[in-house]
Amino acid sequence: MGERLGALPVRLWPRGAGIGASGELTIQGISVHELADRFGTPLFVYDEDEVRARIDELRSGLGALQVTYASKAFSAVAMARIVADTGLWWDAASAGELEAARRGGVPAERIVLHGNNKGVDELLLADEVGVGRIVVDAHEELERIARLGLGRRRLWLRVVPGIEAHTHAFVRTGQVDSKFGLQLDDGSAERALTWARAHGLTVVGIHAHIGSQIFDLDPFGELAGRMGAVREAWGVDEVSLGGGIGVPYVRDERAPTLEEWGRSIAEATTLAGMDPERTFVEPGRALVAPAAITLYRVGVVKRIPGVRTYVAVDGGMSDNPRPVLYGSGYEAVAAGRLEAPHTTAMRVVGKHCESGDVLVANALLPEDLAAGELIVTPVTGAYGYSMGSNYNRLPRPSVVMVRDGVAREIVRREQLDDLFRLEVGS
Ligand SMILES: Cc1ncc(COP(=O)(O)O)c(C=O)c1O
Ligand SMILES: N[C@@H](CCCC[NH3+])C(=O)O
Repeated sequence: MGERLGALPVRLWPRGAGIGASGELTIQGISVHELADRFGTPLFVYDEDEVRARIDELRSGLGALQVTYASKAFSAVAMARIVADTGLWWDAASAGELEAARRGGVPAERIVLHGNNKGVDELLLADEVGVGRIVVDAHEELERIARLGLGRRRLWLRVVPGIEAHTHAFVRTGQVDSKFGLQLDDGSAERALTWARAHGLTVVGIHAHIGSQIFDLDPFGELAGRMGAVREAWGVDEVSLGGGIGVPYVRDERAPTLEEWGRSIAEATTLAGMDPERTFVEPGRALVAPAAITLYRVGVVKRIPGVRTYVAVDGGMSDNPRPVLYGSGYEAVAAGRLEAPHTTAMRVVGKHCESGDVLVANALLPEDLAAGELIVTPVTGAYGYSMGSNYNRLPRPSVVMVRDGVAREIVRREQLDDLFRLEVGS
């Protein structure tokens, strides 16, 4: 309670974060100066122990329920290895995410194929790999699955539960007006079930996902109740309640712990009569977001007297598009001097040719912040690297994972040549 590391509450940092001899941020004892010198900037640094601890925390709340990691949050092969090692399932929403699981050694029977418009190639790959479940999102997909002769695959039908979670409109998915899933309210989900059964397809469960970055536990309780009723009416055994648990990104935000979320889901699903071993949750963000930080090098500090100070770093919307897409908040601090007073409001921006290329709209930083310093944004482990781009032909950053006090590069920094490897005749 009230614990801080430098200017920020401890809950925004991975558990391996500390303060080094010269007042700089360390991750499992490794100085950010060393990390930046070795791997360059911008740099994603994951504390692997934090990822593993979060998996344990969630499981201690959930008991026997199954956990599927929503790999869209961060789908590196090294992450798939952690999933394989800890016995989680892997949610893949494309052939690429499926391939990451395969390369990371996730057993095929623990892969769940998602997507609201799966291509024939993706379905065929899923079949060849032997994925454990395919989540059907639309009637056309059922037809495609039947036509391709994949009737023996275990299917879940994704239904729209008609629950509005209070989160950003772009990441809300459980309401009636959604591109995802089969509507329950107008009978199309039930018609899909009847069609599937009539065509010899194997529907073993139902799935719903109400949205992302949800802080309130109540919608999940409501969802469990609704899904319990559908499960019974349809006579299926398996239920997935999707993901969506939120995490704090900025100093004033608070979210339930993973254990609390797990416990409340375990209670609600028991109450709804579900078999815990056949009940799934599917979090992405909550397992990885707080496990990583991004290190940037400051290149320009532009002070406009009486107006604002802009701090330009060597990355931007290409490594973290969330502020631009959703207006998401982040914190930024001077990574080389965590204990200096952080009291001057500055706008941290990227190096893209867009005025909207903002990383932190109002960061509190040391007044004398200067070019050449490192700054760090915590809580960048989810939907950062995975939603990154090459806009302005910026190379994607390197990603480092730290375990047992050792940092290893898990994704190399893109080089200029990588940016041209697809261009014919270049
Ligand atoms: C089907 C599905 N499952 C799981 C998730 C994971 O969501 P989150 O990262 O919010 O836990 C998402 C993304 O919102 C999703 O679309
Ligand atoms: N990508 C979003 C969440 C959507 C998750 C995928 N359904 C985010 O960064 O918050």
